[in-house]
Amino acid sequence: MAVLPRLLQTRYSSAAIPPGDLCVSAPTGSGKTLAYALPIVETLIGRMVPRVRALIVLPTRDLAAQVKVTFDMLLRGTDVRAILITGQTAFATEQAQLVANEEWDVVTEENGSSRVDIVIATPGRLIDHLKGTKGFTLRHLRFLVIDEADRLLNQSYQDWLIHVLQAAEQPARDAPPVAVPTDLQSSHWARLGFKVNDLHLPVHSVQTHRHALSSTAVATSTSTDTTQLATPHFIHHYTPLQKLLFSATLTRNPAKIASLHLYNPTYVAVAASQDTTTETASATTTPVTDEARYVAPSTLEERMIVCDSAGDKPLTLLHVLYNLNAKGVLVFTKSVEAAHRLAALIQIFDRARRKEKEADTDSSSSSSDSDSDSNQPDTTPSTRTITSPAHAFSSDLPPSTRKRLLHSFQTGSTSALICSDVMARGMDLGSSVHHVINYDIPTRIKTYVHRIGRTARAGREGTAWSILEPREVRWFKGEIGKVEREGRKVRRIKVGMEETGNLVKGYSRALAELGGLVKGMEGKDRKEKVRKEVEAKGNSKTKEVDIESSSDSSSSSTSSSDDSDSSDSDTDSDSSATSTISSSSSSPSTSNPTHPSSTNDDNHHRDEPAYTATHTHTTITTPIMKANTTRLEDALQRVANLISPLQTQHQRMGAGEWWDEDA
Ligand SMILES: Nc1ncnc2c1ncn2[C@@H]1O[C@H](COP(=O)(O)OP(=O)(O)OP(=O)(O)O)[C@@H](O)[C@H]1O
Repeated sequence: MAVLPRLLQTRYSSAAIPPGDLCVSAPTGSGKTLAYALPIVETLIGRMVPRVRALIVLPTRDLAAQVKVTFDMLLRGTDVRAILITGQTAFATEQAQLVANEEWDVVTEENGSSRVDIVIATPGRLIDHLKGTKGFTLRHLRFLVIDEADRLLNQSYQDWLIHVLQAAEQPARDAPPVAVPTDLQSSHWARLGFKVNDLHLPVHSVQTHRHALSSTAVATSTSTDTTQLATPHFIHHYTPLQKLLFSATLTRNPAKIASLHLYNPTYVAVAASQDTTTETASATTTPVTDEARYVAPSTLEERMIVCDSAGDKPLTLLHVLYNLNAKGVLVFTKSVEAAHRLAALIQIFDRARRKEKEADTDSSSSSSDSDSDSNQPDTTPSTRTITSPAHAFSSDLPPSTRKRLLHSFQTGSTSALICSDVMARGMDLGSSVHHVINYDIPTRIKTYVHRIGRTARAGREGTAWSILEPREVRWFKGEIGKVEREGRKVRRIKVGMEETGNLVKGYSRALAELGGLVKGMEGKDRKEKVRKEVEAKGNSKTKEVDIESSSDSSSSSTSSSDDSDSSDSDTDSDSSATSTISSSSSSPSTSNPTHPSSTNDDNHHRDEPAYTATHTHTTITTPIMKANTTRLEDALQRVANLISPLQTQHQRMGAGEWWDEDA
């Protein structure tokens, strides 16, 4: 990673000129985590006293946990300590791990009493500790890393930043003064175009770098060698705070990063092949018009399938999963609810398919041996099944369930995860993701870039599919043109009745089961029961652990101690909008379908689907498909109505709690 040498270099740089801040935009899977983790660990090894010297802020708990694993690996065998504070552990436990239980005196009161060196946190829980944990201070911070910065700096969710900057900008009382030629600094800042104040410091960096003039400080020396100062005129030069911003889609808009008060920042943009890196000095002062560079991994193949109608999407997806035998698949939907419903459909379909296969086997084994076909190995695509059904993966699941699902996926026990956008950013599932499928296309190209970046990571190959409705094609083609892909093209794959016909029988059976399931629930405690039944049906035939229904004491304790961080688990772009597969009951759209963003309230519903229109089925290929689709949609809509508790969590959330990419 191109920024690694630069960060390691700043470790040895002169104290007189603090290292500038860095804004790094590099493709998904290019190793941004190690790019900041390695220099941080290198810098902190050999420290005398534990202090919180590095803070890494991430938008979701899953991501924070992932980064903690990386740090733990790098810190093995050292006495440098990292802690994860995301609210998955009781607050008091986190406090005990964060600060030492010492007798407080003036020094420890002001400088804290840290047990750790590196804090990896989600914003809400971090603020809780800043407000409520005595001895927890950011005065000694050397590195502030904001990973997935464009998301975290979202305008509607920036309160955390104000608190963090305030906490970090208080000078540490125990920091030794360092002799610094202030006139050197003065000319240095002037050269860089900064306005210099009475302290010979750039105005906006005074707080950022926590400089303060000592009582006798009047600097006179012009020497660049601070050790040769004959008369030590000191200014206190506390540990410089370096801010590091990372994302695959980092904004270049100065207005959006202004709140960070970046000091002498450099914008580093890394190309897909990593042999091209462009740097722009003073990212906050250079007028930059383009928002960001979006780069697809060089090892990614992108494909699109245009369905005749929205109603064809489930069969098209099943075609990719079963006929093309895709494994290691992340399927992205537009909401939590859509993910759970689609997973339920696939689970029931899979079960029906297995039954069908068993029945076929029984009948063929009882038939005459003279039937030559029965002796043939079963190689037809129609009878292949994925090794286990798909599972939903969303912020609606408790953290421990998500963890187990990830493990199940990474070990190959689960072939497909049907995800909300909680999975879209930053998640690194190693070599286990071979395909990413945009079942619902995202309404922003930035989300597309993050989704497809779950595969083809670290030089591995991968395929991204987008399943489109006809009216989405124009917008999609326009948007994907904004992604740099080094001359590669997005391939259009044709999928029609000829390809999906073999799935219709099992699909019908799944519909029948789903319909029966709903009927059987009528008159009872519908909501809870239907949800559990749908999940149980989907899971009962799998050989793996019963992931969905497992109890999770840690997560339940979390929820009570974690109110402030509830938004972290909902950094989904999920909304309560109806899904495509239940579109028959959705209300007509008044939007222009070629401009998905025009339907969005950008301030509050980042991924509010742009396509909430009624999906007419006049273009469905065959009558049987039409009938099946209508029945499916009716049945799923009824299930959707009954499992509405999934939505309540989101309905409770205020508008300001929604993540909002690029508002
Ligand atoms: N030098 C390297 N050689 C091989 N693999 C590497 C190297 N550096 C990082 N990796 C691996 O590449 C994968 C992706 O790294 P990482 O998660 O940091 O990507 P990222 O750039 O942060 O992507 P995203 O934008 O999706 O968050 C990880 O599995 C990591 O272990």
